[in-house]
Amino acid sequence: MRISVIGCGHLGAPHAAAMAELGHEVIGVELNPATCRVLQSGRGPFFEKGLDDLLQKYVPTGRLRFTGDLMEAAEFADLHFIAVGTPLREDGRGYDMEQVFGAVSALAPLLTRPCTIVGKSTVTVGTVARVQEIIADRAVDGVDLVWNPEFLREGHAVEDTLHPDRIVAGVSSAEAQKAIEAVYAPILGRGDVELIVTEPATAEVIKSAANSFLATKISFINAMAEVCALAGADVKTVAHAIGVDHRIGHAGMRPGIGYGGGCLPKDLRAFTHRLDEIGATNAVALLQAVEGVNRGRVDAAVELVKEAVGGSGLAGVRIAFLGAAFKAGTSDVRNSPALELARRLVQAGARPVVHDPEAMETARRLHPEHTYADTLAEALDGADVTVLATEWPQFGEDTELPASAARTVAARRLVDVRTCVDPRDWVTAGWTVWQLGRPVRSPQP
Ligand SMILES: NC(=O)C1=CN([C@@H]2O[C@H](COP(=O)(O)OP(=O)(O)OC[C@H]3O[C@@H](n4cnc5c(N)ncnc54)[C@H](O)[C@@H]3O)[C@@H](O)[C@H]2O)C=CC1
Ligand SMILES: O=C(O)[C@H]1O[C@H](OP(=O)(O)OP(=O)(O)OC[C@H]2O[C@@H](n3ccc(=O)[nH]c3=O)[C@H](O)[C@@H]2O)[C@H](O)[C@@H](O)[C@@H]1O
Repeated sequence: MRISVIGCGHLGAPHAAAMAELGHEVIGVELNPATCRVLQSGRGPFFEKGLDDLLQKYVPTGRLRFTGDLMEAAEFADLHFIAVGTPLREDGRGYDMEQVFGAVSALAPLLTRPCTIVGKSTVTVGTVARVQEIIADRAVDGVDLVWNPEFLREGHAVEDTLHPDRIVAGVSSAEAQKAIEAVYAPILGRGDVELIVTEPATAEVIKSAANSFLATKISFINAMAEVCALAGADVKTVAHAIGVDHRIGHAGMRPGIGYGGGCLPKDLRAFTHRLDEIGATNAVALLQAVEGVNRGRVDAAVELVKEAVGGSGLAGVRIAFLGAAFKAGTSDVRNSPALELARRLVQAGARPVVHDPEAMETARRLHPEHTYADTLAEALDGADVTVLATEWPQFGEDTELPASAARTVAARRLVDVRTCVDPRDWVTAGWTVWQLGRPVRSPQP
């Protein structure tokens, strides 16, 4: 099929590349000229596993191309994915829908033949009806609308798009359903992915409910980390033991400094606001509690760093601060709990020096207020305490790191606020390890 992907950010760029991999001819439309130029050169505008490989495979052949010109896409494609951003409004009261309504309003009058518009952006309940009105007002007859929310995780964007757990399509006509079946035919043909066809309102709620559940699971285990810290118990063992029950599971149960990123925080906030508007009081109370637990995690992390440093407080304390990305596998620092922790430590008088394997450029650009080190060695050099703030395998799984880092730090104190290292590796190299919700581990005297 000939398709367009309008908006080529963290969702749209991998989606466009994955659609080319499925065999479609794809045109990506991106308003930001710098992002568009990078994509045209066959590179990803951010770090995302597998994205550069697909861009290098398909951009030179012309199967995948990028433009800033919406008209080119309108003329070329029979199906248009809308993958533009839905940031939180400045006052926090729901999404700023300007990009979605703007993209559809601009596209609709350019369409000269029947085609399908497929919304992928995460939107609030009631949006599809408004998009439908824009299409009815501005487009020729025969333009169908489908809402097809996306469930990919950053860091796994390509893999999740090509191998989704399910495909959800909110449709209002048989033609729209046919179009969605055609575009995803190579995936659906494998027979192991369920296509869930529903009316648009249900598709909208499915997406918000999925992110709300994921956030709830993280806040639940983080609340248990608080319990464990007070009870002298070990949250990692608790998470493992309860997760063995298949009704609970182990995925999405890693305790830490809470969820961040470009999606869960804003989606929870926007959904809660909308639920409040429509009077879903129990759901509002539940999601407010989830957010409340999440907010408290950075406070808990600051206290743990203070505990590690001992009585004299954080003033002047040199911190090797490992991690800037909101999670491992991405260069994205939007709502990064790691950088929020760094900010709070600076506020308390400490001197964190931040290093991240992939997010240095984005972090420096968006948060120039921090001190950065280009290399891990530079960050560790002379540190009074080491804080592991993003769960990169380079930090958490490198079994050589405890011994090599031990040689350059001023004191062997590790505060792992992502609960991702095996403390035994570090204790053997002479470190004392603090983790949220776990007993402190020190070398035997
Ligand atoms: N980032 C993720 O992992 C996922 C994001 N989503 C949802 O997807 C949507 C997009 O999110 P991200 O990609 O993270 O945002 P983003 O901000 O990274 O990307 C949005 C892109 O759209 C471009 N854009 C805006 N208006 C445009 C227009 N009229 N024409 C062409 N380009 C335009 C912007 O320049 C930007 O590059 C949001 O609703 C988000 O909640 C859903 C699932 C996963
Ligand atoms: O709607 C979206 O945009 C996407 O939001 C999340 O994906 P993503 O933001 O990429 O990140 P996650 O892997 O869910 O992690 C979110 C945050 O929670 C944290 N987290 C995650 C898992 C966990 O067990 N513990 C934990 O603290 C991560 O470090 C990160 O800060 C969802 O997982 C995707 O399904 C969804 O499509």
